[in-house]
Amino acid sequence: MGLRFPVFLDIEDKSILVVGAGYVAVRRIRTLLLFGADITVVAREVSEEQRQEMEEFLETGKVRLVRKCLEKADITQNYLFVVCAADDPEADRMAWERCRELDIPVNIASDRKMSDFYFPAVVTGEDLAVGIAGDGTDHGKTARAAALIRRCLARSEETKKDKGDRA
Ligand SMILES: C[C@@]1(CC(=O)O)C2=NC(=C\c3[nH]c(c(CCC(=O)O)c3CC(=O)O)Cc3[nH]c(c(CC(=O)O)c3CCC(=O)O)/C=C3\N/C(=C\2)[C@@H](CCC(=O)O)[C@]3(C)CC(=O)O)/[C@H]1CCC(=O)O
Ligand SMILES: NC(=O)c1ccc[n+]([C@@H]2O[C@H](COP(=O)([O-])OP(=O)(O)OC[C@H]3O[C@@H](n4cnc5c(N)ncnc54)[C@H](O)[C@@H]3O)[C@@H](O)[C@H]2O)c1
Repeated sequence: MGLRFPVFLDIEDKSILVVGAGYVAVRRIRTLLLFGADITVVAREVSEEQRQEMEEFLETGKVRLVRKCLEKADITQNYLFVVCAADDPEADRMAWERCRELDIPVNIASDRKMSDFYFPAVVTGEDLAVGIAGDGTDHGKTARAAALIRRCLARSEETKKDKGDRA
């Protein structure tokens, strides 16, 4: 599988559906919120470890939680795209099929072949958004590249601040 073309979408105030409220879903909601999306979360449960962060998400007013098992009818034309991180092959299959029917791009966290788009590692800073994705085979490599870029941007911001302080 080859590399994919990075698209920088305007998702501010756009409706996005996230299925699941576990570790992966919450990490992705955190990223989507950086860009001002309106997020609906459909999840059977919110696990103990994710509960506090989910509460914080809800307080932003940009996230709505619907506690239920995913049903076909939950996925409507209203959504710009769908991210499914449910750890349930049945939910994955349902999300994928419904998105095909409606022609909505879908990302399935458990299966890159079912993903119309990859969810990138994202680094922000200095009025930049950097999105990183590999060919989908080495997620650790992508995470390490993101960490490296994060450090570079932080260093460059520190240098700027030092110069500003001295001026
Ligand atoms: C970038 C990042 C963004 C994010 O997730 O936010 C991301 N994966 C991250 C981490 C990570 N992923 C996995 C682990 C567990 C350990 C391991 O296996 O390494 C960890 C580590 C962790 O979770 O800490 C397992 C895994 N990942 C995928 C599959 C299914 C498959 O390969 O088919 C499986 C097996 C699941 C299973 O076995 O059930 C698929 C995808 N993961 C992608 C993105 C997309 C391509 C991007 C790319 O590869 O460049 C792609 C193709 C599709 C998609 O999901 O969009 C984030 C790092 C960012 C950061 O840390 O900053
Ligand atoms: N792409 C990646 O970066 C990556 C990394 C690690 C794991 N994964 C994969 O991502 C998926 C999620 O992993 P996790 O560790 O966050 O799992 P998790 O078990 O912590 O969370 C799953 C969430 O989905 C909800 N859920 C389960 N079935 C549902 C259904 N039918 N309808 C609605 N909600 C449902 C659960 O209640 C829970 O909130 C798994 O398939 C895992 O293999 C992907």
